[in-house]
Amino acid sequence: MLDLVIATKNAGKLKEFREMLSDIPLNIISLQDFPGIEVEENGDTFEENAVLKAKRVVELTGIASLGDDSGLEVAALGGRPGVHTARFAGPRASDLENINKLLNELKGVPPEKRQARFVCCLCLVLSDGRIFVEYGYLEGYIILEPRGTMGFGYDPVFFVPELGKTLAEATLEEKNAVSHRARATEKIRKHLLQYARS
Ligand SMILES: O=c1[nH]c(=O)c2ncn([C@@H]3O[C@H](COP(=O)(O)OP(=O)(O)OP(=O)(O)O)[C@@H](O)[C@H]3O)c2[nH]1
Ligand SMILES: [Mg+2]
Repeated sequence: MLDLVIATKNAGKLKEFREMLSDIPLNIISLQDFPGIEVEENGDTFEENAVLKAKRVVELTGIASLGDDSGLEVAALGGRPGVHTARFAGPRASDLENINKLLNELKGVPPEKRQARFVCCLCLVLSDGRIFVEYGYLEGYIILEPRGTMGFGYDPVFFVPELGKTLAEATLEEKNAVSHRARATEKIRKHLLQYARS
């Protein structure tokens, strides 16, 4: 069975990928298995960052890699935090600090004006250098107070109308049925199947 390195240090993303790709015969590893690898995310777009994560990992390991760069675009904030979502409250901000900064910036914004979307850009780089890029989106609202304990990141304040709950109130299966990451993964699936058979 071939290895696939998910070019991430985010345990939440990794858990979601493992579940979504469980039917594909690939041995899924991540940067937890390569603690020396650091990737500077200095791109201006999700795509630039997803590509540089996956390319760097292939360069350093020689193994095919899937890079995920994702984030939150909030309408009332003109699309921020966008590509800076992980660092919204500072370079090493915790999920809680990021959520608090978001709720503070949205103070006084009424519920119907709190539209947001999650964006996920996935980049698959094979060891022969071939590159595939796909996007997925999830529309929702930023609620006034965190709700739920599952998931990661901003999940407790992201309400999804099609689920009727926040992403942190959704099970892994429910989140993976609709999420930005799941939708991008569906589009990249054919390339992963081909790689697994190669
Ligand atoms: O509530 C959430 N549910 C999600 O499904 C989700 N997907 C992404 N995000 C947030 O967007 C930023 C990504 O930044 P990011 O792509 O640089 O990832 P990261 O730095 O966490 O890990 P890595 O993959 O770069 O190692 C981080 O703040 C994540 O919390 C999410 N938040
Ligand atoms: Mg990151």
